[in-house]
Amino acid sequence: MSVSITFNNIVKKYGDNTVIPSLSMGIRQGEFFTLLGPSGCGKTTLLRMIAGFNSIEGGEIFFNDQLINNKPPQHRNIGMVFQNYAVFPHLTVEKNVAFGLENRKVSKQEIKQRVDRMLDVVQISNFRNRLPENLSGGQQQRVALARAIVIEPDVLLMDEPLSNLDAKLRVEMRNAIREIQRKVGITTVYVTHDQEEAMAVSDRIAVMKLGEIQHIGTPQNIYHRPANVFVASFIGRTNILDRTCVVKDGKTILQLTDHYFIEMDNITVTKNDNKIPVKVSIRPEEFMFSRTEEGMSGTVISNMFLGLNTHYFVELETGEQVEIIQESSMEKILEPGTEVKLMVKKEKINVFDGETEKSITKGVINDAKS
Ligand SMILES: Nc1ncnc2c1ncn2[C@@H]1O[C@H](COP(=O)(O)OP(=O)(O)OP(=O)(O)O)[C@@H](O)[C@H]1O
Repeated sequence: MSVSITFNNIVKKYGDNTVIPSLSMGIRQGEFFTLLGPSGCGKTTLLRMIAGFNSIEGGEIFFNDQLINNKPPQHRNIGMVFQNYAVFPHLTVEKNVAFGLENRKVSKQEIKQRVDRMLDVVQISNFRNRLPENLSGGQQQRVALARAIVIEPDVLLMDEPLSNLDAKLRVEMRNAIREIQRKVGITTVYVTHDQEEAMAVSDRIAVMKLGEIQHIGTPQNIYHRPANVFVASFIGRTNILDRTCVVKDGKTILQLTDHYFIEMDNITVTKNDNKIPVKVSIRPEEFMFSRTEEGMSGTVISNMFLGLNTHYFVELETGEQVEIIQESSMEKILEPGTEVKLMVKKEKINVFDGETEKSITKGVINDAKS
């Protein structure tokens, strides 16, 4: 039975060092939920608290409506997969997968049925009699996954399970993991620092920084309407520019350069002063090269043709450099030194308060509890 997980004001300290000051969030039953953030932000710490391997210095963790703070790890019915596979080297694939069931004193006949089914689900039936040393990294990770899921855990925890695999296999395995999770429907908490991987597999992502949740949302919410400048910069690539919004006659005008203004009807301005410092995030793919005189003036600094896309760096009239990604076409690539005009649609721009760096753009969906 898959469960929901609720954190209420969770605190984690290592000695005097508080690494999670107070964290509240809810993970839904059956959901693929990813903890994403830079090294040291507390992802593994949080996962270990769910598993019961870390003490909890404050707050409460619930599985459904059951408080589990003091429940020992072995009674939490959790499946785990780590980056170093942790399969038993001396046991065959089949024996590895059967291990947890044998420990639970499941009948021989049932073990056979469940192991067979699981080997099918993760597509390693053909290797059932092999020892792990005769499997590739991806195949070993499938064994680890099968072994974690076969016990029918309430929660599946995965900590950077793909980081030991090469790039191609990582993509293949992340698709497999997603598919298998959908099939079995176990509440899954996944830890990664790879934002692309997080977007590929997750129902929702929690972006963390220094033990605090910055934004919880679907990959699309987080990418298109990030809650703050940190989230905008951490997920995907973006250009952050310091700018000013001018509020005049009930209209809010974003001044992108001295000559290029955009009237923004999708931002919320609470201050009364008529000039507001803001930070603006524009993703590289959202710039358009204008064919008219309208737009921000700039000069191409460099180009790089990458097949599907072409990357440019352009120096704006303000002296700032922006990164631009265009879908490649048969047209000639713009050479360094070319004068260009850049435009961007207002709905593609995210605007943040200049001081707090929190979004003031309408349409931010953030399930983080404050
Ligand atoms: N056993 C420990 N004793 C003391 N400090 C610890 C311990 N484990 C982790 N920390 C500290 O807690 C903070 C969070 O660490 P954690 O491993 O949870 O981060 P993470 O986001 O998983 O990082 P990474 O992506 O590098 O694995 C870090 O500052 C780390 O140094």
